[in-house]
Amino acid sequence: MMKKIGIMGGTFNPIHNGHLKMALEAYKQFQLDEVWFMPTKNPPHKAEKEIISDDHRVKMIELAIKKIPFFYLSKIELEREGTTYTVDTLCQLEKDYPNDYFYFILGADSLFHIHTWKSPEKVMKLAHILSAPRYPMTQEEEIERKDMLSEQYHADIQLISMEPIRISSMNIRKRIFNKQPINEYLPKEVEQYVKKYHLYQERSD
Ligand SMILES: Nc1ncnc2c1ncn2[C@@H]1O[C@H](COP(=O)(O)OP(=O)(O)OP(=O)(O)O)[C@@H](O)[C@H]1O
Ligand SMILES: O=C(O)c1ccc[n+]([C@@H]2O[C@H](COP(=O)([O-])O)[C@@H](O)[C@H]2O)c1
Repeated sequence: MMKKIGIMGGTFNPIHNGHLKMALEAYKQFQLDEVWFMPTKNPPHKAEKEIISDDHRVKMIELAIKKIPFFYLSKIELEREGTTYTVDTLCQLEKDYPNDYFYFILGADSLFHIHTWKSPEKVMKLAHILSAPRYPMTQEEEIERKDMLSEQYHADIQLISMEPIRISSMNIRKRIFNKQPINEYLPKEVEQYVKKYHLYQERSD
């Protein structure tokens, strides 16, 4: 049977409530069957030193999604060598799951950078794009961007309807370094994991 699969790609350094909420809204609003949380190994645009180990990022994702039956972890990008490009992932998925449809879930900030990704036209051909609002982009800017990309790349881009959530992994890392509370930004189990392993205690960005 054909499935509609959401791909929630990210560095997840660490995973937070913003990621979970946008994935949940995408699932509900676009009648997805599953959402796969897919941590990147070597994203092309982020300095490696800022990113904690794959193992820690994976464990935090597992803790965050374990109670939601339609959320899954996909390690396919972690298992691939070299720089992680979305187009390579989507080509692999097309081969491995020829009957399924893929919906790449991203934040509006990524929508403003997607033209710089490797083979953006192919990325937008192989997957539908679901974009969540993100501060400081306004809704008007997001719509304008969606229309521009849709025309330029013949892409299928749809907007996830939700209030923007002002959470970023970087802000959480900063708060941990400054010994400020983080409980409202990520699931309790993830917070406990961060504390147990003393993650993000050293400033790296
Ligand atoms: N609060 C949010 N609202 C909307 N989209 C978000 C939010 N947080 C993350 N995203 C999106 O989720 C995807 C994965 O993000 P990522 O794991 O890099 O988190 P991040 O919070 O942006 O991290 P960092 O602060 O380290 O750059 C990206 O497409 C990003 O745009
Ligand atoms: O393929 C690319 O060139 C590319 C460039 C930047 C980001 N991406 C993907 O976009 C997703 C969000 O990335 P990030 O860095 O915001 O966590 C994640 O799945 C990345 O692999 C992909």
